[in-house]
Amino acid sequence: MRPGAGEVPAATDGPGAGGQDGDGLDGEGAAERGSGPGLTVRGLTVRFGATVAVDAVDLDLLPGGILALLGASGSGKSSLLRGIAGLEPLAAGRVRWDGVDVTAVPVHKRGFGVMFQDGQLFPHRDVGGNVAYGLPALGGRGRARRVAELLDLVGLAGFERRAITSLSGGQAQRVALARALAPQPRLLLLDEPLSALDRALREHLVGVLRSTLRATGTTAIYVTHDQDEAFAVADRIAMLRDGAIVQLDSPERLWHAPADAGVAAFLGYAPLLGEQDAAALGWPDPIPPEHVLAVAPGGLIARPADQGDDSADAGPAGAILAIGEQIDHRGYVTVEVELPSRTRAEAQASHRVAGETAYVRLVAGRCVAVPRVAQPR
Ligand SMILES: Nc1ncnc2c1ncn2[C@@H]1O[C@H](COP(=O)(O)OP(=O)(O)OP(=O)(O)O)[C@@H](O)[C@H]1O
Repeated sequence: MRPGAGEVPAATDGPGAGGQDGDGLDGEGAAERGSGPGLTVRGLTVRFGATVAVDAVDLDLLPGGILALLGASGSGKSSLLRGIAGLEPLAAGRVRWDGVDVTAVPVHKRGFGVMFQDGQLFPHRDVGGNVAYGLPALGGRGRARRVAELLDLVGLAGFERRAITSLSGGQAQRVALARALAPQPRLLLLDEPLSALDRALREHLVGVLRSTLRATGTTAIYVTHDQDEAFAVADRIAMLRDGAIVQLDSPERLWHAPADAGVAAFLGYAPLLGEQDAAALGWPDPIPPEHVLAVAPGGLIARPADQGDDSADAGPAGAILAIGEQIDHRGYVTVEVELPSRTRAEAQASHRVAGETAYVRLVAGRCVAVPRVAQPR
């Protein structure tokens, strides 16, 4: 990450927050208190009829920062991105860049680039023609050199003369990325750019995206519902729920300190144990009121009941629990267990467990107490 890249906490209240109130939307307002360098969003609200898709969101992103918007389907990620881009009318709120209000500036004059799931390449132009489309007026040679540089950056050196129709889905998205980067947008907005691709390709291209954005120092907002993508690409992640940001943190902090049970569950923590189950599994600390114990993958483990307690060197004592279905995975088995509260959970085992019960215990370093529900910030 470049020095200084990242996001800063939103000011508690920004000028113009909470209303599009006709206060001189000429797009060239002077820098105002609470709006620093880079992107400042205050009170951004998007409505579709009675649906509030984005609910008064505040957001700051410093130049060079890469922010992922992560959340379940319908949480408002795309609407927030489109609102920032100017592609969706705002019911309220302000968008500023370097302190200058761009709320009323047309999309194509904001200096922002947008990349969508389907790339939206021009089929009648070749690869080079697509990438060159967004380049500012450069001489023929300069233009060709820049196209070559960009194609090299996304791993498609020499593809200039290829027809768009001859590209694979992954190649097409790489061309779309090169085209989006060509005009050097001051902010690149990416809306699920990899979601139409298969898993293996996504995993590869996430690396291409990450290195390309960092190598070019591009300031970016990346919408995804895929946790791995968000963690791999971004240096800050905003978790959205019901149109509001429930947590905005570094990937590491988001993982180690989810704001609440909903965030933890979305990130893959399971089960979320109440006091009774945690205590029955030997969890040594009290669970604070209105909290649950969120268990990360690999944090609940099962072994044959007759092999007994191995907790002396491994953490909390466990319990003998009834087991159900067992499913094989690469390198481990998930074993369905019945918790003392009668709810079911999945424990991990190194091998299939014989019999009707297993010895099940928690792994101390893989459990975290989180509030049941956090208030949106
Ligand atoms: N054009 C539209 N007309 C009406 N309602 C819409 C429109 N676009 C989005 N919505 C609604 O706004 C809310 C937020 O949708 P949005 O697409 O922003 O969520 P998302 O988090 O990006 O979801 P997904 O991951 O499924 O794309 C949802 O309730 C959705 O149904």
